[in-house]
Amino acid sequence: QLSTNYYSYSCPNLFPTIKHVVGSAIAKEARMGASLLRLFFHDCFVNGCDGSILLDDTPTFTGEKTAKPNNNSVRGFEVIDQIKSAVEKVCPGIVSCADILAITARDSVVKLGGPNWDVKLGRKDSKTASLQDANNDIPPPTSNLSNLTSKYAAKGLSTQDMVALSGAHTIGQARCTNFRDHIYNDTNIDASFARTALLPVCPKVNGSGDNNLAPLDFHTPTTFDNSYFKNLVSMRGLLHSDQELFNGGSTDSLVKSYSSSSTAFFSDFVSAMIKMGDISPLTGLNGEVRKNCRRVN
Ligand code: HEM
Ligand SMILES: [Ca+2]
Ligand SMILES: [Ca+2]
Repeated sequence: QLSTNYYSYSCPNLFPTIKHVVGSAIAKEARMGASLLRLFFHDCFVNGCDGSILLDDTPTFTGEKTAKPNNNSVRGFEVIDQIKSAVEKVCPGIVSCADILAITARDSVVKLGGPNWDVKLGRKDSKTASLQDANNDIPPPTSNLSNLTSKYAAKGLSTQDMVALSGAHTIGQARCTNFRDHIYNDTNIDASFARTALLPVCPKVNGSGDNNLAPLDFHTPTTFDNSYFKNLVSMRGLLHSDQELFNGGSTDSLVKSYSSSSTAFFSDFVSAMIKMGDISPLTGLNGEVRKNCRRVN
């Protein structure tokens, strides 16, 4: 249904237009690449890749921005606005916000040193959003391996897709509130790493320092590489859910192979990103092309 050449005639300058804005946003703040990649994930897992995450709350409409996994956490909406207005200038009314998220995610990965791929396009934007589905369908960092596997299976994604996609945690930051339990209460963490790198930024007491940040990949936080998997093998995952992928279970062998081959990781990551981008898109006469990504037309 989706195709890589969807806008070839209707918006020939689409790719350079987006790449330019993504490039300057990341030049300003490297972390933004991570934030933009995550936006695509949080969109696709909630009623498919339909731009639902971009809709602002209004007095009469509750969107997904205040869902538990998103609230005070997802970021990059201003960059999406900048991209949308740049795109509207070159081809007004043509390109959906859902497709902008897909291209932006790819461009972010490439800019930070990761693999390139052709993005399938032709999604339309939703006229709705679901706070409840955002709360239920996006896996929390407290998940164990079987919770994670089933949340991905519910979206048609395999365990291999899940492990490869988790490699996105090779970039970006997490808040103390999301890794406190792991660093204080779990035993499957390198103790000296926890003591020197994490305990100082994340106080034990709930409510203190909740928003303090630590890199998901302490080694190369702004490079898209396979270092995330090397961390897992050395018991230096930041989130409980990260270390679940290498904790004596069925995914250990895959984590090991990604840790020793960035080629294998990149290739499986690309396949999984394309599969994730295929999750229940609105196409044809379903949905709309929003004029402003924050509201329905
Ligand atoms: C496997 C299940 C996953 C869980 C449980 C999970 C959970 C989390 C959590 C808790 C954070 C930190 C949020 C905060 O503290 O504010 C985070 C950040 C992030 N996640 Fe995931 N995530 C998962 C999968 C993914 C996937 C599939 C992608 C993309 C393909 C992704 C991309 C990111 C990125 C790039 C960041 C850093 C964002 C930034 O710095 O702004 N995650 N994730
Ligand atoms: Ca969505
Ligand atoms: Ca990295």
